Amino acid sequence: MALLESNNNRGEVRIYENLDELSTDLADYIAELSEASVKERGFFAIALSGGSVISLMRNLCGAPYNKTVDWSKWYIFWADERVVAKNHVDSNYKLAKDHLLSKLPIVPSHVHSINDSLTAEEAANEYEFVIRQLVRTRVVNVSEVSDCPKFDLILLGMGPDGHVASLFPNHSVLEEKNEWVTFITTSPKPPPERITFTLPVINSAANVAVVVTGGGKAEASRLAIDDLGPGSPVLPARMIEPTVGKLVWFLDNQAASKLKGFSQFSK
Ligand SMILES: O=C(O)[C@H](O)[C@@H](O)[C@H](O)[C@H](O)COP(=O)(O)O
Repeated sequence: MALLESNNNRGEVRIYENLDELSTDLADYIAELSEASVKERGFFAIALSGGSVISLMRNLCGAPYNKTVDWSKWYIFWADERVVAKNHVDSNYKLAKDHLLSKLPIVPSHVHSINDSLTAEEAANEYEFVIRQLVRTRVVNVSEVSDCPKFDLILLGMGPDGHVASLFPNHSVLEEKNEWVTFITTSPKPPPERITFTLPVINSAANVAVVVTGGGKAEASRLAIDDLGPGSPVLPARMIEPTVGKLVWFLDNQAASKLKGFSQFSK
């Protein structure tokens, strides 16, 4: 793994030779945050996304984490979810359940998925209500600087267009300032109906990790991380700027290949 110098407040940029190396370090990173959070406040509230990030978390299912992580303190949420039945192949809940949650001793009542019998709007409202209850009891921490929950970790993937969660380029949800969870019905990436955390919630997290792999995302990674000239498009991924939290990028060689300084690192 190499750390790329970043002097523009775009967080820590970790670059890996291959996916195995990335998965190993990602599991370590998550386990360390879990330990620190459980020690400090007794809970670990983590929000997942859909896509490849879930399979890249696979090492958490084996040694040493099966023994060292206090899974009973984990509370699982989704930073975004597709509004489909929970057993549908497009469901982010199903993806996480099949590849991760079913292999970990997480308390079933700590898994907070959306109500799949509602419309997108209703599901977003209800999901926000659920989070508000858990903020009240401090299972989810509360931000000291905004009227938002402070998740211990929000894990995101990024699309080739620079979207994160279900925040797509040029969509009005990028402007949302008041809601914690909102909905869209016109996602350019199918399926069209989704709920998503808003930017204020993502930027209130204690930790945000963005996991990006593959050459098809090299240009979006550059636009999300590097210093840019005037007139460059502002991708949703570039709008991740945790107010007090820490941002870490997990990139493989290919996704990092267009970053300034990458050629120096790859020699
Ligand atoms: O449900 C979703 O579609 C997402 O949460 C989305 O934001 C995803 O994380 C990215 O599109 C990256 O997906 P890949 O890593 O599979 O490209």
